[in-house]
Amino acid sequence: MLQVINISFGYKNALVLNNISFNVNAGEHVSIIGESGSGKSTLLKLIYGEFDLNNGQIFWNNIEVLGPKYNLIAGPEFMKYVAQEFDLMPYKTVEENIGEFLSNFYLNEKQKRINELLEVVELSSFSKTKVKLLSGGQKQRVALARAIAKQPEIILLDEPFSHIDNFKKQSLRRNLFSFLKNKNISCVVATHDKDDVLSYADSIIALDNGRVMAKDTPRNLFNNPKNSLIASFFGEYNVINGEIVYAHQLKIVSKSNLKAAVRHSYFNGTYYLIEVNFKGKSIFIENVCEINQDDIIHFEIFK
Ligand SMILES: Nc1ncnc2c1ncn2[C@@H]1O[C@H](COP(=O)(O)OP(=O)(O)OP(=O)(O)O)[C@@H](O)[C@H]1O
Repeated sequence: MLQVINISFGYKNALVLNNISFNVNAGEHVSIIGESGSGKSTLLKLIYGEFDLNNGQIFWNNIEVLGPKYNLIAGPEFMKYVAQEFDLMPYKTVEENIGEFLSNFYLNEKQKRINELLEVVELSSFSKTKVKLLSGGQKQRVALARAIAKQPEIILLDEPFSHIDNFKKQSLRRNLFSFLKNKNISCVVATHDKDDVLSYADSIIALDNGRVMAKDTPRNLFNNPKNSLIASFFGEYNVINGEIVYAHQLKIVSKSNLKAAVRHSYFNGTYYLIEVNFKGKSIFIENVCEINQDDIIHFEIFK
């Protein structure tokens, strides 16, 4: 189990993280969310031992993770970290990069393992390609495969699919996160993307102003967003009479007390997002079809 106990840290004087505590069990998947600059990457780097803490302690089981004051090289053996910048060997092939840390003692086993990892990240056809010839997204996939090659006990992922196109993202997410679950590898994922979270995370930690603002399951946070910051992570939302209401919780009806004029209809694939002027403020409503500008509509809240 990972234990983060009352940690505080600042790069200079101001604290970026202030008194953060949480645990991650073996095999648990925890997502870290928060606005840009809220300290998600910093938190992962601290867990990896890249910096010395101002206060607090971090343990994996009974082993304390210590910073550079006490350790020449960051990153204990049982932990892997995939940063936003990938640390690959550009002049070596994809399979050489993935297999770098695997033992050469049983070459057949090593090749089997590399093939399995190439399948997880869907790069089998690039196995002999030099990494410098790959796109950003392909490099990110090599970095992920390399990190899981030796089956760490815990993996820290910073925006793991940020360079990967939508065609590949869905299947890659499924492959990677089910690989980690099947092998009982804990993971802590910093992300901006709700699709990395909703189907996969066991719990979410939301950071705000250097503190843990919320910690709960995706379902509870989605169903009861306690503030705008959390609601905005999950999708389009409104504040109506002080209450947070997602766009999909509003319905256009033939008659109601809530009346508004249409400003714009945005095509969104399976629905239209209708922007209406309600008491001088924009409100967003999901609807099956487009509505003309300036039409008057009525809507209701269905929660
Ligand atoms: N090496 C550094 N030296 C000084 N300040 C830093 C350094 N790295 C990050 N910061 C500052 O620490 C704060 C937190 O940054 P961090 O990268 O952890 O945020 P984040 O939540 O991961 O952001 P993003 O979502 O944009 O990646 C920011 O104010 C940032 O400017």
